[in-house]
Amino acid sequence: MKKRYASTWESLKEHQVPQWYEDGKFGIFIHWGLYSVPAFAPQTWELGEVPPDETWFSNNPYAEWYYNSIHVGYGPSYDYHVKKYGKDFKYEQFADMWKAEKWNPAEWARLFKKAGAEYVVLTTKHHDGFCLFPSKYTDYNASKRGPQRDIVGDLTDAVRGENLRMGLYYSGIVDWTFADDPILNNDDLFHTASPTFAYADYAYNQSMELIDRYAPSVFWNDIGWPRQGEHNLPYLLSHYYNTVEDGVVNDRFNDLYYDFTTKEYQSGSANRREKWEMCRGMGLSFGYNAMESDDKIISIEDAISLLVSTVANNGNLLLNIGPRADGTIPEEQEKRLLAIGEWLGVNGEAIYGSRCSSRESIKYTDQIQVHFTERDGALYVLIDAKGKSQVSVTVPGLSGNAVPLDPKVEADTAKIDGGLRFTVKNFGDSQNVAVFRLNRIM
Ligand SMILES: C[C@@H]1N[C@H](CNC(=O)c2cc3ccccc3o2)[C@@H](O)[C@H](O)[C@@H]1O
Repeated sequence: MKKRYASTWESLKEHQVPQWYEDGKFGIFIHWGLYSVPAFAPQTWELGEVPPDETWFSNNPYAEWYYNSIHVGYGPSYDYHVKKYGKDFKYEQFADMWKAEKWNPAEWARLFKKAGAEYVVLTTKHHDGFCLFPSKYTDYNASKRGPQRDIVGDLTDAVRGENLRMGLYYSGIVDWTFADDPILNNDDLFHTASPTFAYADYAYNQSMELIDRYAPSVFWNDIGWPRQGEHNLPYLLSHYYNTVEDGVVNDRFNDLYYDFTTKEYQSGSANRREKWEMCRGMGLSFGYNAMESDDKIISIEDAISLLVSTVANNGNLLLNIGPRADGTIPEEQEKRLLAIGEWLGVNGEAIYGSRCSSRESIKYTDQIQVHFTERDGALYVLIDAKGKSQVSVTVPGLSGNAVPLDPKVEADTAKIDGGLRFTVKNFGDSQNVAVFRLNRIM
């Protein structure tokens, strides 16, 4: 019997995080849009490394913030824009330059499947207000301009064709086609952005449009929700759950309600007793930054470490790709996705469908950490030895027969000092994380 949600906070709070989201663990975030045409941002900091003040916003590493970065009227993006396009070139002109001429959504979906992702989240409207779907509420959209197609619909079909879940990102409170005073600090971001009732209705109507057209498995709102529209949220979210029973929403609705909390780069905190999700770009940006070179994007080792440490602490990893304007995925990003997929192909048993263990992760050194997951009565020990070819660690309070999941891992285990000593001599195909299964939970 399908549960019906009433449009009340009490009814919404009965919603449980669905098993697919608990089990899925790994998603692909996609930031694609007009900002992918200029594809420029200075390579400065990770979010959370420096305070979100004028220095951050006028040297914003997020290439998808290009509109705001040129509107502050100074800084690296402004200088780049004037030099490359000229002072009078309007951001909106990118709408007729974005062709996506080499885009093959089925190819993207096959890559995400090979990467071992269980879900995908695509930007439908980012802060610049340009919509990647045929919205009834604006012609500033990809079916009328640029690509002249329903990007959201075409990718949704391809992703579902690979039996992956499709999620949709929506920029709820910031839309620079409604309010585009330059944003130079977080107050501007959360309070003065898009302050009208008209915009609140627009955001509500477009969100309803997205739910009714695509029935997304994730409704991923960003930054916040228009204050003037907070009273509409119980209607919107109950409609969402009544349309997509096993749908999930994040915690960026002014902290009024969530299925899972979020972190972004170094910003935000996670509580392992609740479901949470870590999101980040491959480099410092979500949108494609043509200036970004291979050395500036996350290493394969660090990506696998991030996935393992996130999952072991009750999180999902939503790792972003920033495709080029033509629809191709930069090789250095594809390489990371395929390497993660290979690692999951060998060690996924300890990840998919697992639950976080009562055993907390152990940090021996910055390079050497041991994480734990549990599944079907087995305990998994995930030894992360970044940059090492061999490692020996004793895990206290463990006993039993530890079997490496990767047959190419060469390792010994021995009972010692009330614990189990693992000596890994060869990490086989498992990059920097060797995974062992213990068939009884101690
Ligand atoms: C996925 C990225 N989100 C950026 C906005 N970030 C946030 O609103 C934010 C970041 C964050 C960190 C911890 C808890 C809540 C949080 O909200 C947004 O400005 C970027 O362009 C990109 O779309």
